Amino acid sequence: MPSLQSASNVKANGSPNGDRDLAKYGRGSAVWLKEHGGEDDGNGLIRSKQDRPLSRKINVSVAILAPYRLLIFFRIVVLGMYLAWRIKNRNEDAIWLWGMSVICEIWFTFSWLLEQLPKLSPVKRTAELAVLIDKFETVSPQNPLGRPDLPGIDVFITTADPDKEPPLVMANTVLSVLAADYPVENLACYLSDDAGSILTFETMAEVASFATVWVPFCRKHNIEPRGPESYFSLKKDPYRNKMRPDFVKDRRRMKREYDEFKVRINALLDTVRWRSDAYTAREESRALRRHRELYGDEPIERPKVPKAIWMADGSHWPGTWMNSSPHHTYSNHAAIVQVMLKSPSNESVQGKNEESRCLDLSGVDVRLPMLVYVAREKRPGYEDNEKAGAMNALVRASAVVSNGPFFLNLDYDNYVCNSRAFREGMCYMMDRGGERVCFVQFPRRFDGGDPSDGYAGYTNVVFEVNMRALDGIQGPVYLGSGCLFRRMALYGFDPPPPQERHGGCCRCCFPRKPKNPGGVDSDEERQDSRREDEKILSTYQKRFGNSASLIDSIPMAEFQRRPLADHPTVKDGRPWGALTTPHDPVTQSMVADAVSVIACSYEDKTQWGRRVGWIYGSVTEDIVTGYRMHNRGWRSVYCVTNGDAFRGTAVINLTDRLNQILRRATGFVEFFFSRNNPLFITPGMKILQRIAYLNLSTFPFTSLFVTVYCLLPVLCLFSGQFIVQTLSVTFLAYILILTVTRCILAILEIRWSGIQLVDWWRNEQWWVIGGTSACLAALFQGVLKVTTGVDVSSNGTKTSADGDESSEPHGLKWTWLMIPPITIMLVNLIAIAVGVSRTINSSSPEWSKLLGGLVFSVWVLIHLYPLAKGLMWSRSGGKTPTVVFIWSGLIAITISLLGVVLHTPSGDHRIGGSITFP
Ligand SMILES: O=c1ccn([C@@H]2O[C@H](COP(=O)(O)OP(=O)(O)O[C@H]3O[C@H](CO)[C@@H](O)[C@H](O)[C@H]3O)[C@@H](O)[C@H]2O)c(=O)[nH]1
Ligand SMILES: [Mn+2]
Repeated sequence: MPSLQSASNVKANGSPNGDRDLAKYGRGSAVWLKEHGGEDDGNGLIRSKQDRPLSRKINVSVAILAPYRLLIFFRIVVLGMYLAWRIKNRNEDAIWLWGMSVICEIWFTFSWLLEQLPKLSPVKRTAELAVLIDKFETVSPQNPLGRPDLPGIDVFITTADPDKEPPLVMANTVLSVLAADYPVENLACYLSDDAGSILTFETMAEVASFATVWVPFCRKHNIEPRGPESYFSLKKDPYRNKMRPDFVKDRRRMKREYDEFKVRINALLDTVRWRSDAYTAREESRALRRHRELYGDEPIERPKVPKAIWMADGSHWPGTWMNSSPHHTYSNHAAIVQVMLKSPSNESVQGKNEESRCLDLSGVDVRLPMLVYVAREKRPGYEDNEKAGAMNALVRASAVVSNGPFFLNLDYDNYVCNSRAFREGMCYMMDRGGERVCFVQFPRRFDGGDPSDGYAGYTNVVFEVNMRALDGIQGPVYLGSGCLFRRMALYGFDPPPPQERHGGCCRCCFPRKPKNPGGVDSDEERQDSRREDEKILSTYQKRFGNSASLIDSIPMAEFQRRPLADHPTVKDGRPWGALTTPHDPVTQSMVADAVSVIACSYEDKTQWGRRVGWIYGSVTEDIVTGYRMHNRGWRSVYCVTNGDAFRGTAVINLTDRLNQILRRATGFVEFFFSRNNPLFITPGMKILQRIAYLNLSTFPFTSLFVTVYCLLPVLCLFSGQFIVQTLSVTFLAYILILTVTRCILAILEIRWSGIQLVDWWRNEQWWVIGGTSACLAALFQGVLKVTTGVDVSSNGTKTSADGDESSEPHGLKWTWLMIPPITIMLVNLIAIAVGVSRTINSSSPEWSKLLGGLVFSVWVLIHLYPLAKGLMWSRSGGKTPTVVFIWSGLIAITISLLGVVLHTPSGDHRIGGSITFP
């Protein structure tokens, strides 16, 4: 009997609950256990509906993991022995060469350790969507109406500039969020427009109107993905699995609606200009009339009406104007909050067969989630803190409007590709033990990109290998977009203590016990509690600022984020149905509160950006923000959905790729030199997690050693020396073992992660290319910024979505970043030529050293191959190709000459047998 078998297995395995009464669990089943990868909650039996876990952890099979770990330890030992041997056996003929190479190798060993150790226990996870729906949205005795009892999610989208970030792309992102498959009444979408641009505002108004057909269409026909642009450009057959007879008609209709929508968006600039001109003309004629009334036809100068941007309701646009005017520029404009779609009712609203719209929506829920446009105030003299500042403004504005206990952030070009993604993320948050999860990061996937070669290999390794590895420790790092947060964690609160579930999150912050309904408080108690309340209020004001509604919203979010009290072990749970009550409608005073918390002076003398919210002061605010939460002891989860959750636009050419690495690496250097350096002792973080962060922050430093190491073969070939004195058997054996173990490790990694060999190899190559170009520049930039305060860092990463002509697959702008790797390539080529001709002319002992140098040089060149290919394949879009080449060539020749002059053995002036020096 399977049930008994499974039960006895569990007992034999020494489960803590092995001795429980079997009968009370209903039917046990071995099949269920097997299907579910052996992951259980400690008693290993089929659980009642409420007991089923919302997610499963799938450990990597022991057959892969055991040899993987063993090999890592073996390689560590061999590396130790190798380094000891290297230090002991100096190359007396060329001490400098030996010294440089040994120092580099010691650093590489160190950085390899930092990279490898966090990969010791990778995991994979899957979410149980069916269980989530069963538990929170299905009719049951506790939930008689079957209303969704899921906590609210606020989705934050940021956009900075409609010229660089096309409104149409942003519109698609917003539409995909509005159409996402999550209870509408618990979903809200906020768009932050840093430019305060009327174009973005009007686009949002168009979106709100188009969504009334697009979203029901998606629901009716189960459309996937739910961004119209990506849906209509799908390559696969749109009619697959579609059986409703009216689908063809509806789809055709929607396609037309969408095309018209696009045209309206494209025409917005003209519409706004035309409208503004009309209003301005009207104002002018009014002024003229007034002028006439006052002065008649006297020749007094007529009043000038400044050109303004007008909204459709006949008032001045408070944001940025196209013609520059004081108080209406990018960095100097008012705060704007506009609710574009108000929060929907709790009851489902069925659509009708509307003849006018030609779309039969009967039986389809036509409600839309709340949609809010937010432009934070910007004034000269106040730091805007870029994206981090925009995010914090959104956090506060949303707190006083919808106050979702969870929120998800997306870049303007990252749309929802899998409509169930929000629910999947929620599975991890609502799961048993999920109360210690601060965020759920989804992998960042991309449309487009360069299919032939792709710098994709590089990111695949990060998303498939590194992130999964971190998930087995304390959780993945936060990567800027596609991440579901717990509001309380972002507010800087500590996680609830592990295991013990009572007390709950932030006990220190919410110490008030629930009022005892029967008992009467004594005067003393009442006074005590009042004093305590005042104390809390004042700490809150120092931390979060002075808004009373913001502070009031915090306990609400704390309550709503709680797990359901469906099990005796859940001590701080919320009762069933607590989240099914209707929301308060959005009122004028709420909007006024929202405007006040996005004022530019709101953050003065508060902890925003330092302890609370997104952390300021880094070009890559994401890493630091995630780090701060891990440091407090929170854990995070990596959520890979079946079908990409979100997709962005890829970086498609070499220049953009290098600039992207530059930006990331600059952030890492800043991270290293900040007070958030992972070396500092903090008890909340696990040791391997700390090593992983240390690996990130020291990663740019590796570039110095990589660059030096890539020049070593050149020195070898010119001097006729090698990094070791002779190519002894011991040396060769070490190299062989180290290389072979490295390759086997890679193969095992490929096995447990599912990446391709080519991805791994690209990653290796980019380690060298990035190391000799962008990382090196980042290191200098970072050190410069830290030591002198001079900031030369670049702007955001360009992608194919950004409205820039040069972003095409083979488009290439020459940057100074390319000089070092091109130089390295050229000198190595020269060195190989020199080396080969020397080999032909040399006596036997020198011969083996030259051979060593040649192999070394070839090793460098094959790593730089994608760069060479990228250069050859590109159509140059820039002005200075020759300058970069001439510079690289000049440096290469100088290095070569220096090598020749300094290291030609005295007495033998022959180089390569042909050139001779006097
Ligand atoms: O002042 C600003 C600057 C940027 N953004 C928005 O921030 C997002 C990312 O900015 P972008 O300039 O496109 O930078 P990227 O280099 O593409 O961004 C990468 O790097 C950032 C910093 O590490 C991460 O936050 C991003 O998620 C990640 O995609 C975009 O939606 C922007 O609209 C603002 O809202 N305000
Ligand atoms: Mn971007």
